[in-house]
Formats: sequence, structure tokens, C-alpha cells
Amino acid sequence: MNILDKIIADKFREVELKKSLIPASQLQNSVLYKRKCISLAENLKKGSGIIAEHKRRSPSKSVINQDLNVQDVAAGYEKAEVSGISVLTDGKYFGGSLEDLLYARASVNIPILRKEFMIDEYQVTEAKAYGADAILLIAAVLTEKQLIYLANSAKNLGMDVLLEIHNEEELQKSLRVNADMIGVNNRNLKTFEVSIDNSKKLAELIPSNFIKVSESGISNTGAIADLKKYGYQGFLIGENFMKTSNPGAAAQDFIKELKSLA
Ligand SMILES: O=P(O)(O)OC[C@@H](O)[C@@H](O)c1c[nH]c2ccccc12
Repeated sequence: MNILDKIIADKFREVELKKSLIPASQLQNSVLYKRKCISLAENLKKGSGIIAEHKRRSPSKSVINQDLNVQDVAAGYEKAEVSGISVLTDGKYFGGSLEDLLYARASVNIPILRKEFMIDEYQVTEAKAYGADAILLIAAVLTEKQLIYLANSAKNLGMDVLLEIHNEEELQKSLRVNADMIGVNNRNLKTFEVSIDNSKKLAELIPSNFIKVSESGISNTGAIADLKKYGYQGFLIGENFMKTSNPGAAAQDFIKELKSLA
């Protein structure tokens, strides 16, 4: 079993347990469930295009940063003028939680992406109830039918959908999904290999009705200038900011440098 298979197997058990503890109907009573979402896709078009991530650890890097407070990180990112924030909510492999999402929501007014391994509509309901504006769907772990179903659930709740692909085959099963953004992951979630070239290679195959996002392994502004030439408007960055003692300040310097290139 590769790491992605393990994560998904654990996720099925986690979701079943959660459903027995908190029924979806209870999640729907959350005040945030009625909140009007802010579109991440729209924000990418007008702003810096940076989606900055809160990520404590990962299976590929183990610990990145365990010392920070999610509210400070989120507020710092907002001040840096990122277009959106990604909050990892998986606990076992990434050290995140739904509470992280809730606290991030409480401290900023920009779009927040729930970064999670989505396998069930219950998690879409959770995302909305805890204040997310957008969800991630990973084509590598879902069938076309599941992708269509989960994307429609999110859209019905007013959330945007970022659909993650890693190769052409995954792109093919994504074309009929009601997603706003297609994210090309530069990291292979099965082998952890990272290459920005993956975004460049797949760019021309992505239809123009999707906003293009490049994810993972981005560590300098030159890479972004390069990716923009391929039509990318969104750039998901985690470790490059989170490995510093002040991710907000790191994002601010990064965005300043990006502006000076333009
Ligand atoms: O820390 P990086 O290399 O900048 O990557 C961020 C983000 O793209 C990465 O965390 C990610 C992309 N897709 C995922 C799916 C699940 C968990 C994590 C991810």
C-alpha cells in the first residue's frame, strides 16, 4: 500500500466514526453553515494569486513547524495580501484539525480552502459548518462519479471546488466535473517526487473554463513568473512559508518580490 492508500483507508474509518458521533443534521445547525462564502476562484483573478497554506507536518517532510498558532499564521497571511488560505484539517498525517479551520475563519476575511482527503458528502457539510469557502477534491482517489457528486454538493452549499490532478488520466476524468479550479500537483502523492514541470506539461490540456492552479514545491518568485506564462493564476504554497518562524512575514516578502517582477 502506498501512503495515499493508507491515508484514504484511515479516512474511511475516521468519517464513519464521526458520522456516528455528530450527525450531519447537527453540523447544519452551525451559524457558519449559513454564512455566505467568498469565492477563491474570483479572488485568484484579482490578487496576488498566492494560496498560502497552514501545514504543521506532512508524510514527506515530517515536522515542518509545530510551534505556531493557526490564528497568527492566518492573520499574517491575510496581511501579506495572499488571495486565499489553505488549512489542512487531516490530523494523523498532517497534524491539522477542523478546529484549525474554525480558528482561521475567526481571524480572517479572505477565502479559506479546506485541505482534506474528501471521500464523503459528510466532509463537505463539515467544511461549510466550520467556515470553509472552498474544498479540495483529489482525482487520484475518487471516481468520476464521486468527483461529480462531491463537487455538486459543494457548489450547492455555495463553496468553490479546487480539483487536484497529477497526470493526464486524472485530468480526463475531471473534465465533466463542476469545478472552478483545476490544480496540478507538482508532488506525486504516491512517491513524493516534486517537479514544477508537471504543471507546465499539463497546462495546455486544461480547458479555459477552469482557473489553473499550480500546487506544491514552489519556493521562489521566478517559478511563479514562469508558471504565469503557462496560464496559471493560482499558486499553492505551504512549506516555503511554514518552515520559517513567521510565515506571514515570509509571504509578505515573497509577494513584494513578486510585484517587483511584474
Ligand atoms: O508545501 P508545499 O510543497 O508548498 O505544498 C503545498 C500543497 O500543495 C500541498 O500541501 C498539497 C497539495 N495537495 C495536497 C493534498 C493533500 C495534502 C497536501 C497537499
